[in-house]
Amino acid sequence: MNLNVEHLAVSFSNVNIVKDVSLKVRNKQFVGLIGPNGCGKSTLLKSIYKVIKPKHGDVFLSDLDVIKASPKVVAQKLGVVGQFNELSFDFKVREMVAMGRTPHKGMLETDNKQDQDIVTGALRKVNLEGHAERSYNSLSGGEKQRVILARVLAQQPEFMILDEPTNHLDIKFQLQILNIVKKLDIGILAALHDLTLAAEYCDYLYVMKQGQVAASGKPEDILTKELIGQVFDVACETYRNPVTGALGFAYLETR
Ligand SMILES: Nc1ncnc2c1ncn2[C@@H]1O[C@H](COP(=O)(O)OP(=O)(O)OP(=O)(O)O)[C@@H](O)[C@H]1O
Repeated sequence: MNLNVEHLAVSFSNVNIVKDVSLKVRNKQFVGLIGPNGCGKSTLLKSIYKVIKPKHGDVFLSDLDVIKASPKVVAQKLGVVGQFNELSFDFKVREMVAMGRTPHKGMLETDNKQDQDIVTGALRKVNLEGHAERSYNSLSGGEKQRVILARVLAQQPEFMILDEPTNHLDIKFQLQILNIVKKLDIGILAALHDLTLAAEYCDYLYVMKQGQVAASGKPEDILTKELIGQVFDVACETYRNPVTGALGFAYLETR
């Protein structure tokens, strides 16, 4: 499933936050969105996944017009791991993950054996089988983040948007989550702050600055010290990691 975003713009109280952004994610591509705090990444993602109504622009998931389609139809295709995962009401972990099945069910239809197996499988994938009966609100930030991913896995989406999915996670679970997502083999659009992880996992990157796309391309082509200096205002040198061969960043001093 492809994502096509055309000329998307979002304003709050007449302040333009996202300014005419166009981007594409081809089928099965892992595309990263990077940029400094406050540049509009979350706002852009929220306007793609229907939480914010854009001022103008189009969002298509293959042939599906996301802005016009009903939330339920969009949720059958699109999974979202957002940035803040607090709940006012408490649910058990298994109940939270089972909510991922909702878009696929009729109004009064209850979960069947297949749904329960999908939920168990999703919990297993994020190493939280042992927490199924725990209350969601009692979990650590990192555990909550993995429950949210499990819920999206149970949803079996054909496209996934992630906003800082590695927030709260220690390095083991950062790698685990990115590996799980990568292996899904579906289109992914993910806002990421860690440039090393973005370079390693993403096939393609969009770099945002002040609500606009400042650069786009393959990580090794665009993540230059000049671009990082311009966009993040940080002096750095790039290098090849001697052990992994991956692109690395040595941050020098803030200017
Ligand atoms: N509902 C809102 N009303 C007014 N301003 C908002 C609203 N939501 C976001 N903003 C502003 O829009 C700008 C972009 O915010 P956004 O959360 O999209 O940035 P971001 O790139 O995701 O930042 P971060 O990396 O810190 O998560 C910020 O200046 C923010 O204060």
